[in-house]
Amino acid sequence: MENKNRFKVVGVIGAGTIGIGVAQNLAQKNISVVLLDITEVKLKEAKARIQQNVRLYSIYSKEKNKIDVNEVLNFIKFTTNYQELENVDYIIENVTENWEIKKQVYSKINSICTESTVFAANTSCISITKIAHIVDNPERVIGVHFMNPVPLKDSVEVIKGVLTNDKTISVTNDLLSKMKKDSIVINDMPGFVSNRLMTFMINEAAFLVQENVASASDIDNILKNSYAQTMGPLETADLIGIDTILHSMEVLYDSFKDGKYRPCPLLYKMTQAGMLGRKSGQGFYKYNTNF
Ligand SMILES: NC(=O)c1ccc[n+]([C@@H]2O[C@H](COP(=O)([O-])OP(=O)(O)OC[C@H]3O[C@@H](n4cnc5c(N)ncnc54)[C@H](O)[C@@H]3O)[C@@H](O)[C@H]2O)c1
Repeated sequence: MENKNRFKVVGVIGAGTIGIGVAQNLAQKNISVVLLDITEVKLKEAKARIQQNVRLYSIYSKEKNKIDVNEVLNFIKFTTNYQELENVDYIIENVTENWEIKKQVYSKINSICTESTVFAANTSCISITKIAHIVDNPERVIGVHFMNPVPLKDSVEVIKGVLTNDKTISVTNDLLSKMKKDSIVINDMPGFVSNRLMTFMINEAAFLVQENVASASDIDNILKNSYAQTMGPLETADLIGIDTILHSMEVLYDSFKDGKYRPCPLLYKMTQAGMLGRKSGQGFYKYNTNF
């Protein structure tokens, strides 16, 4: 299929923190989306969050035109049925950062989708080459590492697996450009560039809290005031999700077998307590969860 004919419908798997941002961004650019998650409860929550986020986007984005929430939602089909992905020609997978879960999802879409469907993994740390190994035609698997909140971030880290072919890269760049994103194409290595650096810094900041060296807000303020960062590492951790940061550190630790990637025990404690950051209302900071 010619690139210009693609993207009538894009499948987005996983309607969590990042999946809803990807679906919103596509829908705002008039691309139809099939947004899939495992329960109706998750989908209901995703719809409410997208409604709220479109309103926030209208306030914070540089775009002049007002965006109609209902028009955006009309581009999104919410479903728990994998069979709905049968006819999409591009899939962006955003399920939990857990190898066993991802493995099952790729086996499933491999059996449902056509041979030419591109599979883009939005993972924080898992190797794209390892994911590609699960499916037939591994050359159509690529990494697209979006940043949160997706509609407000200008660039996407695109990861070329060992077998990813040029056509897959070109189709991906084409889709990202329709989403008004700049692609930065890099080679595959667990954690890529952004998470190898960012997750590592967040983990070290969590150690500083655990060791009672400084409070979360003091750590964030030192980074913001001294290094001109707009967000501190622990605010960023809350935005990404504490469980996702923990899973990412575990992937780095397992992949490199290097003690410098040891996950901070405080991240385990917070995850076990359900203190997952913004999405649960409490992380290193407290949030209002009404939406
Ligand atoms: N949060 C971020 O800022 C961020 C940024 C870039 C990439 N990522 C990556 O994106 C992926 C998702 O992260 P997240 O933060 O959105 O996590 P999340 O926990 O907020 O959402 C994950 C979603 O996947 C769903 N899910 C689980 N198993 C599924 C299945 N079998 N089929 C369909 N849906 C399923 C869950 O119900 C949940 O809604 C991870 O791989 C993460 O590393 C996250």
